[in-house]
Amino acid sequence: MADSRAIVAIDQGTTSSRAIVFRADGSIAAVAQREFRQIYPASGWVEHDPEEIWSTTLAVTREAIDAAAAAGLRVAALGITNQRETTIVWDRETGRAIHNAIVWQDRRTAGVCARLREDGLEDLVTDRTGLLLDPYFSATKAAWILDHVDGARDRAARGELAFGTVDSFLMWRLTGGRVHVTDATNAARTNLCGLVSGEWDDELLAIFQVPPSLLPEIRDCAADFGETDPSVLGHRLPVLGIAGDQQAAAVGQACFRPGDIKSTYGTGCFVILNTGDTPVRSHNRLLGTLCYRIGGKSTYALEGAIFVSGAVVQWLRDGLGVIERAAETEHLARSVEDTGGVYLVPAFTGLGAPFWDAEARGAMFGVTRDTGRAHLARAALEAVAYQTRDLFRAMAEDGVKPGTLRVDGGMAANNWLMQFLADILAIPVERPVVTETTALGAAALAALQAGIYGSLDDVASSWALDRRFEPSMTPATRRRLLSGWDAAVARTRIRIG
Ligand SMILES: Nc1ncnc2c1ncn2[C@@H]1O[C@H](COP(=O)(O)OP(=O)(O)O)[C@@H](O)[C@H]1O
Ligand SMILES: O=P(O)(O)OC[C@H](O)CO
Repeated sequence: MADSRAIVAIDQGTTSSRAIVFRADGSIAAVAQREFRQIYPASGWVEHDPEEIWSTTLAVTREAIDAAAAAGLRVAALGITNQRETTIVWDRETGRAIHNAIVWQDRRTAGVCARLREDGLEDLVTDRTGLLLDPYFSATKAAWILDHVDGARDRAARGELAFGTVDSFLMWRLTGGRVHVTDATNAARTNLCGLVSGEWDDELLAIFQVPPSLLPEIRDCAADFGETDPSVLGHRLPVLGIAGDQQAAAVGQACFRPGDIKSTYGTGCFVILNTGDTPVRSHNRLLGTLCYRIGGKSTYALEGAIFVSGAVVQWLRDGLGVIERAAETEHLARSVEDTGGVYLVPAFTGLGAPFWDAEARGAMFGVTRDTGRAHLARAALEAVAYQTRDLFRAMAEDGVKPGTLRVDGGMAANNWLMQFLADILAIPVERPVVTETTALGAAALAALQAGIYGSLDDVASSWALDRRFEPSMTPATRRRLLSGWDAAVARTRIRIG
């Protein structure tokens, strides 16, 4: 008889909240999705309304649970995966946030990071966390909220406030304010947690001025996180898996052996390389981080984070209005032979790895009277591949040369881009049948804890290839395109004004 157990994975992403029902065999039974507002209060600032994060998450989770029931499935557990680093501080009494969520892309704390760097603290932070001193991570965002909301520091001192990344906030709401937890992968993105210790670090808390009273408890990625309150979803459901979305995607892509690598193309682009049971210190400004922690055992990763990939396509759609749907970019890119010499460097909120230039802003080069929207669309897609190559170059300088790359995320559907990516990286690019790998990873962690999966090998054996893109560009063309890109990035980093 078919197994009727299902896992609902909540995927709370940067632009939308999704809930996906997975059958016990890893196949998808239903998907629910709601977009929510992006708030840009100033240049380089990005916020979300925590109530919108919650209301969209609640709506899609209820929809998914109903869809599971309609399909004759019994939801055995929930898994949660989320946009990482995004920071929320809320009132423990009311559960209401005291400020909008400060999103991972937000650069408002660049000045604080620069001062800490001048104080010579970067090495300590990197040694302890594997990360860099950059506004990307949660610590300076949390301190900013405490310093800019009236009375927040006093309330924090009285133990009235809680801090969390989005997983933690959702757990608080799902459990009716009973449970304040996070998982090891989300904690590893705060700049407050020791990468090897897996615990909040007193010295880092003092450096970033984040009071310990604010912090959630850290658990493994597959663990008993707590049960949902019946008033929230109508059922008591155990949450058995949590991981940050890029780490969950690495699990969903079955990157379980050292050297396995995936790249996820959503709003940003994140490359994660499994480095096994030892953390690797990058000499090229990549991040040392967790891949996952299961049964108390940490598996580490090297990560490259690019802030803008799908967001450049959103900008073409919503900012410039030159396309109506993201998928149009594929046809547009194919409709021209090349970009006509146009390079678009989408440093909308600075540049992430390997440059970590918080002050850089986007630029376009080589525009002529003949430049049309097809050239623009193609240049936008090309930029995504070039930025991935910048990460691969940094990895190569760290002594890592991957043989193939597994891809996923919304943009992985773009066949033209995936072929160009293979051409620019000069390695094959593999796209799996299930590109909802982020949700799949969260579901797999929950299934492991629920005993539905015996081990992560069950994920590896159900990973199936949809399409493999083989590199076919001549080395001379690749070199020419890349030297144009390198020049464009260098010019983007020159300050104007
Ligand atoms: N066919 C496509 N071609 C290019 N970009 C696409 C395509 N489909 C989706 N996108 C882009 O991918 C992003 C959505 O991916 P998704 O993985 O859902 O992102 P997130 O989890 O960050 O919200 C959007 O920025 C969208 O513009
Ligand atoms: O929401 P995504 O998929 O763009 O992922 C966001 C990342 O977790 C930020 O570090």
